[in-house]
Formats: sequence, structure tokens, C-alpha cells
Amino acid sequence: MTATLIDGKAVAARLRAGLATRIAGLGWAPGLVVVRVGEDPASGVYVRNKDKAAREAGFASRTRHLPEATTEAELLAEIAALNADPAVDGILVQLPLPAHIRAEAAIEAVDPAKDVDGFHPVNAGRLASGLPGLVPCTPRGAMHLLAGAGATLRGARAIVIGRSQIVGRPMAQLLLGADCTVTIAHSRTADLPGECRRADIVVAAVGRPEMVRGDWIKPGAVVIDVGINRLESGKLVGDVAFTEALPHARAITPVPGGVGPMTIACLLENTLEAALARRGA
Ligand SMILES: NC(=O)C1=CN([C@@H]2O[C@H](COP(=O)(O)OP(=O)(O)OC[C@H]3O[C@@H](n4cnc5c(N)ncnc54)[C@H](OP(=O)(O)O)[C@@H]3O)[C@@H](O)[C@H]2O)C=CC1
Ligand SMILES: Nc1nc(=O)c2c([nH]1)NC[C@@H]1CN(c3ccc(C(=O)N[C@@H](CCC(=O)O)C(=O)O)cc3)C=[N+]21
Repeated sequence: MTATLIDGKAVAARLRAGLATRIAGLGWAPGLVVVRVGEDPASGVYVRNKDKAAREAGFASRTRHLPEATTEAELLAEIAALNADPAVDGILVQLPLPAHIRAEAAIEAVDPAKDVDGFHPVNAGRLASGLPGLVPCTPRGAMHLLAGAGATLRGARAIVIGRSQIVGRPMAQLLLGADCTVTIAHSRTADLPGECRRADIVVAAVGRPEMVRGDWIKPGAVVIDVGINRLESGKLVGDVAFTEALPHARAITPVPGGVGPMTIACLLENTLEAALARRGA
């Protein structure tokens, strides 16, 4: 067997085109503001890509770039102003923030109704309670890819490797909501290869290049590789040893071109949803 490639770039392009069509029919533009503080170099690229994708789909998108020396109080005041601005439907505070600002404080300052990252504890709590709310973009994108790959979720054994607030935990909640039997693995998990070998669905969100080896993949499993790791050579690789996994998996996402583009498309999907909900449309 050799795995089918799950083309996240193509699925994301279709999703964005669908959003563009819906926005063109609205007669008004949903507003997205990305707040960037300081000069984290990777953030520069991500923020530009988000802004470009948002504009192309017809959103009113702008980036608020604050200097590295911005205090936590100043950032919170900026977020409060965006919360109060009726033209703003979605607010994303780009992470990482400078070390002198507490990320939790910034996340909790965002109006949950405008929290298009889905990171606010109100939205995390809604997800964990099975209630509607804004869902984090990367896990949401991963669910779209699983659906597109025709993966059977009900009753399937799924493993999520990683338990971060932004990827692992919400991913596990979404899989649980889709009736998977979910294992959440992390750095203290005993026998990670053994846990992985039982799984019909593998979601790797660790941040360790090619940690998941080919012989950890159950024959016919569907593999979603969230990891984005830049090697010293400059090459981007995932958390899964891609070439090794190919003969075992039924379908697998590449890095790049897998989950990453879906994260941006789902940010736009969340922004449209937030806009429609806020405006009672
Ligand atoms: N494609 C996309 O759009 C996105 C990609 N990413 C990428 O996804 C990856 C994960 O991101 P994020 O969740 O923010 O990372 P975090 O560093 O916040 O979390 C990593 C998780 O992996 C676990 N872990 C670390 N080492 C091991 C190990 N040896 N075995 C098992 N588990 C381990 C940690 O466990 P513990 O909790 O015990 O410390 C932790 O739960 C990164 O490569 C990141 O770049 C992130 C966001 C979006
Ligand atoms: N508040 C906040 N929300 C986020 O969602 C958030 C964040 N902060 N901080 C950083 C991480 C990372 N992230 C990515 C988005 C797109 C790609 C992406 O488009 N990747 C492409 C290109 C990769 C490349 O060439 O660099 C791909 O995988 O094909 C990757 C990673 C969002 N994040």
C-alpha cells in the first residue's frame, strides 16, 4: 500500500473560494484585525499570508503592528478598543508575544464573540462542553482534511500526540465530538509507539522533527501531521517521518502543503461565522 496524499493546499483554496462567494453575496465585508507585537521573524510571514488570504476572499483585513516595547497594559487597551469597534468581527493576537507580556492575559482580553483563534477559555470551555462556539483554526482545519479523506471517525481509535491549548486539546475534543475513541499522548506518555500503533487516526502536534516513525503507523491509518519544523538545512518537515509512513498509511498530509494552509482558511471561516453571529445575520 502507498498512502494517498491529502492536499491541504487545494482543500484550503476551495474553502477560501467558497467563503469569497458567500462574502460577495453579503454586500458588506467582515472585519478581521491581526495584532502583532514585536519582531518575531516567523510571525512576519504568517501575518502577511493571513492578511493576503483575507483580502483576496473579500474580508476587510488589517494588521495592527505594535512595537516590541509595548507593555501588557497597552496591549490590553488596544484589544479593548478592538472589542468596542463595531466594524471589527474577528481579533487574532499573533503568538508568540514578547516575554514581558502574559499570553493568557492577552487571550482572555479578547471578546469571546470576536475570538477567531478560539483560544479564549470561554470558547475552549464551550468546545469541551459540546456547545457551539469558535473553534481553534488548526484543529478545525484538520477535521476538514479528515472528512475530505473519507476517514471513518465514529468508533475509530484516534491518537492526538500533544496536549497544547492551541492544537492538541481542542483537536482531541473535536475527535471525541465525532465519536472517536481518543487517546491524548504527551511527553510523559509511556510507550508512545505502542499507543500509536493502535490508532486508526494519528494526529501529530509535537514540534519534534520526524519523531513519529513509519513502523508506529497501523496499516491503513489516516495521518494528520500538524508539526512544522525547520531543519538547519532550511527544509521544512513535520512531526512524522513522511517517507517511512507512506507504505503504512492509507492517507497522509504533507508538510508543507497539509494542515498549515487549512489553518489560514479556517481563520477566515471563523471570521465569517463570528461576523454573521454578531450581526444577527
Ligand atoms: N500547521 C499549523 O497551522 C500549526 C502548526 N503548529 C506546529 O505544531 C507543533 C505543535 O505545536 P504546539 O501545540 O503549539 O506545541 P507545544 O510546544 O505547545 O506543545 C507540544 C506538545 O507536544 C508534547 N511533546 C513534546 N515532546 C514530546 C515527546 N517526546 N513525546 C510526546 N509528546 C511530546 C508536549 O508534551 P507536554 O505537554 O508533556 O510538554 C506538548 O503537549 C509545532 O511543530 C508547531 O510549529 C502549531 C500551530 C499551527
Ligand atoms: N494567534 C495565533 N494563531 C495561530 O493560528 C498561530 C499563531 N498565533 N502563531 C503561530 C502559529 C503557526 N500557524 C501557522 C499558520 C499557517 C501556516 C502555513 O500556512 N503553513 C504553510 C507554509 C509553511 C511555510 O512555507 O513556512 C504550509 O504548511 O504549507 C503554518 C503555521 C498559525 N499559528
